[in-house]
Amino acid sequence: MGPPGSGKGTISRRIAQSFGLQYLSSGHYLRECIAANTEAGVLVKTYVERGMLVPDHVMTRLMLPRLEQVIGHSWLLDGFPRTLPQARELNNLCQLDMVINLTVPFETLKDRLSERWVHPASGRVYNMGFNPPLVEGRDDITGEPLIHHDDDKPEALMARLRIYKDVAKPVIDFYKSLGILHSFSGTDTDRIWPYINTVLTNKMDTPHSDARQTQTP
Ligand SMILES: Nc1nc2c(ncn2[C@@H]2O[C@H](COP(=O)(O)OP(=O)(O)O)[C@@H](O)[C@H]2O)c(=O)[nH]1
Ligand SMILES: Nc1ncnc2c1ncn2[C@@H]1O[C@H](COP(=O)(O)OP(=O)(O)O)[C@@H](O)[C@H]1O
Repeated sequence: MGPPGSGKGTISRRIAQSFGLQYLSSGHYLRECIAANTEAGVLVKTYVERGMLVPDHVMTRLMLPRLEQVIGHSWLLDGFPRTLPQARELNNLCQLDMVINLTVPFETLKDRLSERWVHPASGRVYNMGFNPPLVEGRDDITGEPLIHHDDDKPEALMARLRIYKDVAKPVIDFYKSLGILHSFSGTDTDRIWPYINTVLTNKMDTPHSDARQTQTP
């Protein structure tokens, strides 16, 4: 969990790499769906480009079959669920071990997203200050061009942040009530990361221990 720009993608990739988890990103699947230009893709595009949430039934139809494909593996979800109905649907399918919630100040989000560049095929993200590509405007691995998402432009960003505030609270409360929410606050991913790493390492060492509310100092 975390508002747009809070570092979900960046941190998810670190987690997936460090702990060998399958990584499933809702934003990536949505963009794939848009690029395929199917009927669903055309519908999804109207929401994403306005910074609005895609309807719950469309999201669950997109994400749940992908989760079923990785059952038996350990996995990490990024960007799903975002609403309480999505969280409930997911809970009907499987029991989560841990939910990570990132809290980052608004000014930081705005600055980061104005400089976010993405490689659409892989979902790799760059930032001109934080993790610039080796060659400006090009993906490090493939050399293909990077793009700036329409939904990162200031007008769409404001709408996305407003929506996030309204819909995230019940989801956060839901996971708090299940005792699996861990919150981390800060302005720098590199400073938040060691705390997340420690909590996950402890969790992996003691898979049956109770999850606790965790706050970065
Ligand atoms: N300056 C700065 N940029 C960061 C930091 N962490 C992530 N970013 C960049 O901020 C942007 C948003 O991060 P991302 O992981 O895509 O966030 P998400 O929208 O929550 O998935 C990307 O361009 C990242 O490269 C950080 O600590 N400092
Ligand atoms: N679980 C979801 N439910 C509804 N819409 C979603 C969901 N995940 C992603 N989206 C849509 O895709 C857009 C991009 O999502 P994402 O790539 O996760 O970026 P960010 O974290 O920057 O919002 C969102 O603004 C929203 O329109």
